[in-house]
Amino acid sequence: MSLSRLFSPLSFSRRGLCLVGKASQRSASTNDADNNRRVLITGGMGQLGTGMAKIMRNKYGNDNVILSDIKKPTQEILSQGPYLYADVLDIKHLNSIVVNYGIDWVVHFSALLSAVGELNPRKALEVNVDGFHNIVESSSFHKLRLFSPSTIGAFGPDSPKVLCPDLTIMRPRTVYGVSKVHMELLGEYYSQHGLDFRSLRFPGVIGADTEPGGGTTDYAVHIFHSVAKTGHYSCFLKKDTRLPMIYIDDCLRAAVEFMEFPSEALTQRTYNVTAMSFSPEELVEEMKRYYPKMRVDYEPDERKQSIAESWPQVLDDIRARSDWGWKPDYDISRMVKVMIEKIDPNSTL
Ligand SMILES: NC(=O)C1=CN([C@@H]2O[C@H](COP(=O)(O)OP(=O)(O)OC[C@H]3O[C@@H](n4cnc5c(N)ncnc54)[C@H](O)[C@@H]3O)[C@@H](O)[C@H]2O)C=CC1
Ligand SMILES: CC(=O)[C@H](N)C(=O)O
Repeated sequence: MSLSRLFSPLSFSRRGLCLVGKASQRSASTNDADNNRRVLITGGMGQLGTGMAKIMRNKYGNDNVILSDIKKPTQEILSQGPYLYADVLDIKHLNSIVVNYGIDWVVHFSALLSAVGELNPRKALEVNVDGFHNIVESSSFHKLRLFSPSTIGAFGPDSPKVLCPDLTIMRPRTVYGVSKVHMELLGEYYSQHGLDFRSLRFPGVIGADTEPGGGTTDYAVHIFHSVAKTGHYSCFLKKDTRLPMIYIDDCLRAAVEFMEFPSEALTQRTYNVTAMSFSPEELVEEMKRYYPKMRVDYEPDERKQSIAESWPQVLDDIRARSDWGWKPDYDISRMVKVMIEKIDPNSTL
């Protein structure tokens, strides 16, 4: 065990294997080194961070997963495990966390998403590009495994709309997309020089628990909350705007399974993953099984609509499926059912 572990500010806890679903079957094959793993999650107060911390703490032990952000956590989050203030723009502080806490893996979630990034491109470049430079440099220097998600937003209007493959024309039109292509390429560059860098291009993530952070796909979360409260939703995309989507449990499971997969068995460093594709009107059709009287107006926001129209409608994730066994559990009807059960448990079919 390294000195940094022995003198770490956290007491080291060995976990029992608390295993869930398919990911757990894989983790049964994890070795002792895996059991000693310590993970830092950046941007942990966002849509994906707290869910990821929950899954990883179940697998690797509470104290071995450190959630961080620049935001003040709720009491509930503080009570769940270690939490640190960490600004990804401060490389010295990042390095001190890695050393003092004996970090082996970084899950880098800090980012400004597509819609909010267009409102403040300078800030988006700072967090998404400068922040990633710090993360990749620190991860490389300390020989960590780095997972940093990419997005369908890395594609652009010249990419194939249907069955968009891993390797194709990118040329995104948003600062978010540009920063993510930069992230993918720089991570792959560092991986040629020894860094264990991994990235998944996620579609829009749909989850009930946390407010999404300002993306173009956020309508597919907002609609559930709004209809449960008022029976009505005003959608910022046109009704036929089809986009790839994934339920949050599938998204986080994909990330953990991919991170745990042996490095030498991966044939590439960045993979598409997807679970379903639908338009707002197709989502409404599915939701009407639960809310037959729900009403939806379409008031497209020009900026968000043009972002959505620049993205692929359907991703091809065949390589993730064949290389490391990716398979989603949730299609649109299962996703809608579970979202409504969580957000509006009193609704009836
Ligand atoms: N949620 C989605 O639909 C998708 C997300 N992704 C990617 O997954 C990752 C996580 O996304 P979300 O959780 O949805 O994002 P989010 O916007 O909900 O959360 C991002 C977090 O980053 C934090 N942050 C901002 N500036 C920071 C800084 N200087 N230092 C440290 N933290 C900072 C924010 O406080 C926020 O809590 C991002 O890289 C995003 O691009 C990719 C595709 C889809
Ligand atoms: C697909 C994403 O990356 C995100 N949800 C966004 O809409 O910006």
